[in-house]
Amino acid sequence: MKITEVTIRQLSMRMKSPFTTSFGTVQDKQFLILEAKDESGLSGWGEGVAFEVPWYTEETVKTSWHMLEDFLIPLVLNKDVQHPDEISAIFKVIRQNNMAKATLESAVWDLYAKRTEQSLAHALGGTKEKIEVGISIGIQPTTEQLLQLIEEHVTAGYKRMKVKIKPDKDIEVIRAIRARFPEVPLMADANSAYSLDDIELLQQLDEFNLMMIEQPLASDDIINHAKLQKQLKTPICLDESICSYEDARTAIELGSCGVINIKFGRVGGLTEAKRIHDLCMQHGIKVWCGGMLESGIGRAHNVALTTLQNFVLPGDTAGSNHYWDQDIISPEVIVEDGYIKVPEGYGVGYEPNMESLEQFTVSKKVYR
Ligand SMILES: O=C(O)CCC(=O)C1=CC=C[C@@H](O)[C@@H]1C(=O)O
Ligand SMILES: [Mg+2]
Repeated sequence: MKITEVTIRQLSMRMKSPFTTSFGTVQDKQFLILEAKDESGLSGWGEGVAFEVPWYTEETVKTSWHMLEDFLIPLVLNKDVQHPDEISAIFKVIRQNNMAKATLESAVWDLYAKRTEQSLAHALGGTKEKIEVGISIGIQPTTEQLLQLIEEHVTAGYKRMKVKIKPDKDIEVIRAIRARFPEVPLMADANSAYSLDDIELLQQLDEFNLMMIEQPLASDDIINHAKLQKQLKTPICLDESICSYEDARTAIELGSCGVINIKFGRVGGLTEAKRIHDLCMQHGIKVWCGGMLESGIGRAHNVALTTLQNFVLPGDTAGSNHYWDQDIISPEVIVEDGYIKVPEGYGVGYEPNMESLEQFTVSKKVYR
């Protein structure tokens, strides 16, 4: 397989509603879509998940485009590649910049699956024909508005609710949710808003039967997560702390978490995501597929990844219609009663909608 042409598009898409976390709010989402073409003209597609602002990791849309243009595309263009696993090996000479790497690597995975006439799910070793999904709800102006959204999503059939917490918007919010929804599968994502000084406060969350508390402490604080986990009944789930197989191995060895949220963009691509999935399976650590407010291209890759056996917990892959009035794939990703049917077509199994793709494109460059 030889990638003979790469096209990077920057898209601007307005989300149906703003998404607020302890770091800020996004509604006009800027992101990259990458198309990798082989010598036969077949295309594989990937999505860049870096935000415009470096609050989730150090990467941004601009750093991703720079890394792809100046380093990553030149390492792959017109090179003979037998299997997409080779891409992450080729990229080892470049430090970090995982989201930029995953943008190109995932497109090569999609292209490889199309060339070998199989679904991406099958190429990754996935076995499921449908996947269970949950939904992630950003911070709401009032608790009542949050409860109304939870009601809507429970009625829509989503299999678990994820809410954001931060100091002064934690215990009472979870208490109000439990008062209204005593049984709903529920988790809280803190996006590193706490420290070990908050142990007593975080222990209060143990009374609410949460599935997990996601990323309570700083992303580089795997040791203190191990100290905190020993003091909590509720499993800790790590997200921002796990950027590689080695991070996962360290967290598992130290007992820093009981669950890991895998986002292939955060760890540098689908090959590394598979390695982390397999390691977690060996050690009895459950995983689920996180989201980065993706359009349909990234969403499609997440569906394929979630077909792997140890993705045993519902992830954040909600339907296209939760985020967008018009997605850039057809068909769109549809959630029915909390399930997504895994497409059987080759590659990601969803076709780019070229009309809407061009409509949302704000800049574009072709590399040969
Ligand atoms: O894509 C989705 O719907 C999940 C969005 C989501 O919860 C997150 C996206 C990006 C950073 C965080 O705010 C949060 C997460 O940590 O998982
Ligand atoms: Mg998270």
